[in-house]
Amino acid sequence: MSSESAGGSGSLRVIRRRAPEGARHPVPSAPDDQRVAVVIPAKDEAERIAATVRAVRAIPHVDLVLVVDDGSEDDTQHLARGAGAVVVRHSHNRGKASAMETGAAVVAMRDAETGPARLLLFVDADLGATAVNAAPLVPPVLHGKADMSIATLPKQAGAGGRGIVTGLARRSIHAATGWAPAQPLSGQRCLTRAAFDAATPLARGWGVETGMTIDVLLQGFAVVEVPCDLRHRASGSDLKGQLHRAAQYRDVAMAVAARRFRHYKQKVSRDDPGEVPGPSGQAGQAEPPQF
Ligand SMILES: O=c1ccn([C@@H]2O[C@H](COP(=O)(O)OP(=O)(O)O[C@H]3O[C@H](CO)[C@@H](O)[C@H](O)[C@H]3O)[C@@H](O)[C@H]2O)c(=O)[nH]1
Ligand SMILES: O=C(O)[C@H](O)COP(=O)(O)O
Repeated sequence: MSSESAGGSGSLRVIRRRAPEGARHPVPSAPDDQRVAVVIPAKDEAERIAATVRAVRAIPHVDLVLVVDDGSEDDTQHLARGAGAVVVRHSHNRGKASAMETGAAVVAMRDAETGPARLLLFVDADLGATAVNAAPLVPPVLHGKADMSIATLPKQAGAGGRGIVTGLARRSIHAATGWAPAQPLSGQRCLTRAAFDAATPLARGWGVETGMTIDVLLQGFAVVEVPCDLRHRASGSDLKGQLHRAAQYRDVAMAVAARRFRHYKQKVSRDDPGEVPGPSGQAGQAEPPQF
């Protein structure tokens, strides 16, 4: 595990695990040509989606705003389209991670055949006008200082959590990678296509951010947390909020368990390469995860 300062991004700390042999990730060669697609997973977000779409359209380098309507029962899709987004829709609700996968797949279809794939900027639908403040996530990735940037948000009005889910996610990421993020659940993230692919298939539902951070770091990509002045609809301490946290806890735990199991299988294959050959015949070269 090492860290460096992200040039052009103040004193941000870039986290990079020692990369597995052969895993060197090239930086974009021509930042001026690099375009960014904003992907917004949205379930019943009629109240805020138009403001969010309008705000992200103002972020430099963004040439595509894609809303994935995840089976909403309200007017989310029409409001998003009216605000200038491209909209695709799940006919029924599949969860946030699935909406992100759909969004990334649609962006890939629209990427130019030649030239760099767009950077993916994932933004929640409930940020409203503050969504423009996700802009600082782009430069560290655009300039190759990091492969994934994650927003850290200021304290949110009305937030009623006790840090239980956040603590589970942070401890689990730390156990797997040696790095403890300040806000492990933050879904506002900018990634290169290569970093996104490293995290696919995504962990389900609310486990997506925890799984993504572990997967990306374990494959030698660099990550940075960037403070962004974003406001979202925080979960309160009422029954609805606590039920939501129970679902988040379940999904984070499942994402971590799946990665532990994968690590166990890789360890078995490393210990006995004759039995289960590694993918490239170079088993044992990667730094083993710690969990
Ligand atoms: O089935 C769903 C549920 C939600 N969403 C969208 O996902 C985003 C995040 O949902 P939200 O209800 O705002 O969740 P929070 O608990 O506020 O989310 C925090 O925690 C999540 C991880 O548990 C992260 O994904 C979020 O980025 C982070 O803000 C929003 O755009 C939703 O519309 C879907 O696309 N499908
Ligand atoms: O309210 C929150 O921040 C999330 O729902 C996570 O809950 P937590 O407070 O248990 O980490």
